[in-house]
Amino acid sequence: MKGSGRHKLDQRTFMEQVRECRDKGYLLSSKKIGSGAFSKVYLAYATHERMQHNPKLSSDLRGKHHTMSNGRWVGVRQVQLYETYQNSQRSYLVLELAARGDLLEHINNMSDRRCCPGLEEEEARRLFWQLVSAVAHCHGAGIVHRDLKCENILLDDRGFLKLTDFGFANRTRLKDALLSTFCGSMAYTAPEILMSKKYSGQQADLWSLGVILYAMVTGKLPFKECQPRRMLHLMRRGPTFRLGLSPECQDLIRGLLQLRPRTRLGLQQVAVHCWMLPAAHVLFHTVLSATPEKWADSQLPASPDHAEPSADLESPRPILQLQCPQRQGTTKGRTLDTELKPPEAHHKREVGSVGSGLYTAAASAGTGACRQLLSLCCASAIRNMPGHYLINREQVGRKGQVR
Ligand SMILES: Nc1ncnc2c1ncn2[C@@H]1O[C@H](COP(=O)(O)OP(=O)(O)OP(=O)(O)O)[C@@H](O)[C@H]1O
Repeated sequence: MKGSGRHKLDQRTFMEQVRECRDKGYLLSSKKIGSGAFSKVYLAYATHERMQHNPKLSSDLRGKHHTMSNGRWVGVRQVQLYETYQNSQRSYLVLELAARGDLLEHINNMSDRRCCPGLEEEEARRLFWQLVSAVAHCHGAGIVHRDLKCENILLDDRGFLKLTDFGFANRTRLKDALLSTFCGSMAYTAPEILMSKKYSGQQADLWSLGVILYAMVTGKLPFKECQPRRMLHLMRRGPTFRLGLSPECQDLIRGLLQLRPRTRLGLQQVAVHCWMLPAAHVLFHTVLSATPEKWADSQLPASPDHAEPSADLESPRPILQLQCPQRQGTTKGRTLDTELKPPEAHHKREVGSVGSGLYTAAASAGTGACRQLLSLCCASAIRNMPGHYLINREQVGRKGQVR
């Protein structure tokens, strides 16, 4: 289809979506927050009528604060799913807004700000600690994620981490049950899965944690190849580190990126690893001595770039509207995604106006049901601006470079 034809179609599709959302009580904005292989993600607002029908949504939007219950951080775990609806064309998921976007984007932003790839170790530690506790929570409940990657880790308005996209998650009754489905994104995939062996979902998640930590502190992916065989070759050689990275951090990453699943560090060992201990210390003291708000304010850097839109209590409250066109086939067995996705012209965080032409990436049509309740669609934050580090969805740093 030619450019102008596609443009008109996209506009029409978007207007349909606006109507469909309005009928359900949500005002869809043109602000596209992200997109993935199977979805487009937009900012949306809940009307008063909608909030009256959904007390949970209403109370969350009114008091968007993290609270503690029984000494555990609420909100560290996963993005709240409020509602799903669908028609013959497409499916929608209404999710809590993670106002600071995904971890990939955060690493990019911080790399820009610091003029140095990756996060400072201290910040990486704090985030990684949250991630480890989120994954521990899932594993403790018998759930393995199987698609842990920077794009599936979101940050809320206070910098708290949220785990999303449980599309490949699996519930295993037996701790040591072995799985065989290929899942996830190649750059984060454990070697045993690439070798098509039966694998433990928990141990595969641990490998992905190692990749994510490496990405956090170096701004790159440890292994990047399009072909599984070459990828395995790199994995056997092991990760290489930038100068200046602390030996403790290197040790932790190596402990997670062990080829043999059984020799990988377990979550308990990660939690008491010497690189992690300062985070545990901070958490322990803040749990004992501070309110969550106080802790959040004092520990987390303000991020003016991602300030949540303000709205008084009587106005419609911003939430996230997720559109999830049908996945082809089942939610399992996603095909290997080794190709680099072409970067979008810009990572669109601007607000366009209806008909302005910003809707070219509106949700594509599809039929069928959305994914299971916790399988939140996830997409990447791809930026390609001169002078910015480009960390692509499948690779952090291309061909060993940061941009
Ligand atoms: N609740 C949210 N709050 C803020 N941003 C979000 C939220 N959910 C998703 N996003 C953004 O949209 C992107 C795409 O969402 P998502 O990963 O669910 O799509 P997907 O189609 O499942 O992606 P994938 O290609 O991994 O299958 C995320 O990487 C993130 O940048």
